[in-house]
Amino acid sequence: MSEKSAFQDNYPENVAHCYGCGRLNGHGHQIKTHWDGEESVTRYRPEPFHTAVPGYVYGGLIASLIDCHSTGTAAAAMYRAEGREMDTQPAFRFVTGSLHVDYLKPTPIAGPLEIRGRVKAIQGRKVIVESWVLAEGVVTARGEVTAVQMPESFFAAALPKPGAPTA
Ligand SMILES: CCCCCCCCCCCC(=O)SCCNC(=O)CCNC(=O)[C@H](O)C(C)(C)COP(=O)(O)OP(=O)(O)OC[C@H]1O[C@@H](n2cnc3c(N)ncnc32)[C@H](O)[C@@H]1OP(=O)(O)O
Repeated sequence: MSEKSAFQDNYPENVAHCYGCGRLNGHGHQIKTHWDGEESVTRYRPEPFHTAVPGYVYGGLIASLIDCHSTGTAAAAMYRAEGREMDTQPAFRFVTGSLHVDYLKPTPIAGPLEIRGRVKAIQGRKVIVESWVLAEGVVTARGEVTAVQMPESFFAAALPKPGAPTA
């Protein structure tokens, strides 16, 4: 992985469609996350249609940003822990086991948001990440995600059943 490529640029194709972070989802947020020392950082500019109360960001978007920032950080941390680049095999694939968000202040919709994260623990197949959202340098939300390595059965369950309609 080059220093310039984002975590999400290295996701294998079969986990690159996520609404929050998949580079292959044209309708999604397509967040991009990088290391900044021991912290991870994502920058995101909300659109006017991400409004909750006029002037402020919808909480669901904030939860989504914390979610995908944190799962991306979890994946990158597992590679780091093993001394591997993110584009090497076998890939670590994570899903959200739990997502907790505290909304501390209204988040202004004008201007970019910064989401930062830090790994609290790597415990077997799960990684606990704490993340926070900053607007103009002020923390407006804090979250914690338990990301769990995806079992192979996750893919099997997602496959269409033989004969089932595809659309
Ligand atoms: C480069 C590639 C990048 C790839 C990165 C890709 C990023 C994609 C981001 C997607 C973000 C999403 O929206 S994902 C979509 C939303 N999430 C989902 O749909 C997940 C649905 N849930 C599940 O499929 C399942 O419950 C799992 C996979 C989360 C866990 O099932 P499992 O694998 O059978 O779990 P199990 O063996 O019992 O537990 C493993 C460990 O995780 C813990 N654990 C299990 N569930 C939870 C939970 N809800 N909250 C806390 N902790 C939990 C257990 O206590 C255990 O810890 P211990 O006893 O070992 O200590």
